[in-house]
Amino acid sequence: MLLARLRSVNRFRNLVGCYGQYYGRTFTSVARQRSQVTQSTPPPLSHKSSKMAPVKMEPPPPPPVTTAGDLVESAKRAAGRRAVAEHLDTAYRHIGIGSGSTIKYVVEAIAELPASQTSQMKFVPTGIQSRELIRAARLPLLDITDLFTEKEYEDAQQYIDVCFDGADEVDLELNCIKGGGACHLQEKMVANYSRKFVCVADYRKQVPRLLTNWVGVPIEVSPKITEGVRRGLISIGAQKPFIRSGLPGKAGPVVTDNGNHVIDAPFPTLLLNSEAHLMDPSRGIWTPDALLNRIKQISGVIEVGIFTGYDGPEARAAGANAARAAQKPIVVYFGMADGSVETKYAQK
Ligand SMILES: O=C[C@H](O)[C@H](O)[C@H](O)COP(=O)(O)O
Repeated sequence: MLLARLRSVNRFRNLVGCYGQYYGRTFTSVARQRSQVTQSTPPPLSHKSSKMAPVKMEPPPPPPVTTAGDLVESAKRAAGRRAVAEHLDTAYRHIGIGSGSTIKYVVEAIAELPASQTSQMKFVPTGIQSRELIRAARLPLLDITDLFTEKEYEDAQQYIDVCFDGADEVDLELNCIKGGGACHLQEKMVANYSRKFVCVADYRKQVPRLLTNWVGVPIEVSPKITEGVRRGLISIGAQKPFIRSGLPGKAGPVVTDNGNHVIDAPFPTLLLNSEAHLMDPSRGIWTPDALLNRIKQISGVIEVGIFTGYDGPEARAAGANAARAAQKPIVVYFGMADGSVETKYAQK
């Protein structure tokens, strides 16, 4: 039994490695990071007399290597593990599992829990990548479409007890940019049906305002009208929005899990929602709330990677009118470069 469990964890770790390499990034500061490599000098070979008995030489130990990439991975892992330890209640039955390179550490932590606990839960993925992570960890899988058939459907109901997900940027109000991996349509659906969204990220994602470092707002669009949407975005202040390329893996545009395209729309750094009085749409100066609503009015837009407005408890308190409005995390776990984890709650 224990052996089977260990094998399953190992199989999961192999899969995680493969996604880690696949997951393409457009995060500008990543390119700025330089590797910090510390190498120890191997000891000099001693000049021994040929008459001496041969000494059995042990190979020198490998030099310790610490790269910026290692720091980021450790930060992601620390954030994922803390979030699970503090937000996965054993009484929960439905757990949302988001997408990206950080979420794999959430699944890794869940996979280490006793099967007697996790077998009582169902894990709802936000796309193909997270579905495969759940499968590889041998956790019970439930597609979001099946969530409604196993429950008596009621629009305002938050069926998912908690969803864990990553983010590309998070501002002081916990508004997020998501969709760097083109999964934001299903991620928003899962957040909408969750009682609470717990975000996991590394220190590079923590910014005062959205679009500080991230290249643009990810927008999922119908392939029939991609160019029309791109022009619509320019008319509301986007600066050179571009259709996301599938290269190097695929020639032509990225195709999402839902068969659509993605446009990345750069805007001037967004305001906070509390700074709405500074908004100037004629110059492309927007709050997250206003920009999300404006982009959604463009015909052909399917979903926008701005997560703002209510969090789960706020949507619940607002009642039926706020049904499926939950988008924002209640808390973000930021893994830091020094190995610590910072938790951030929205400034209210
Ligand atoms: O579409 C992808 C998602 O929004 C991800 O959650 C987001 O891009 C963060 O990914 P990562 O954890 O790899 O930085």
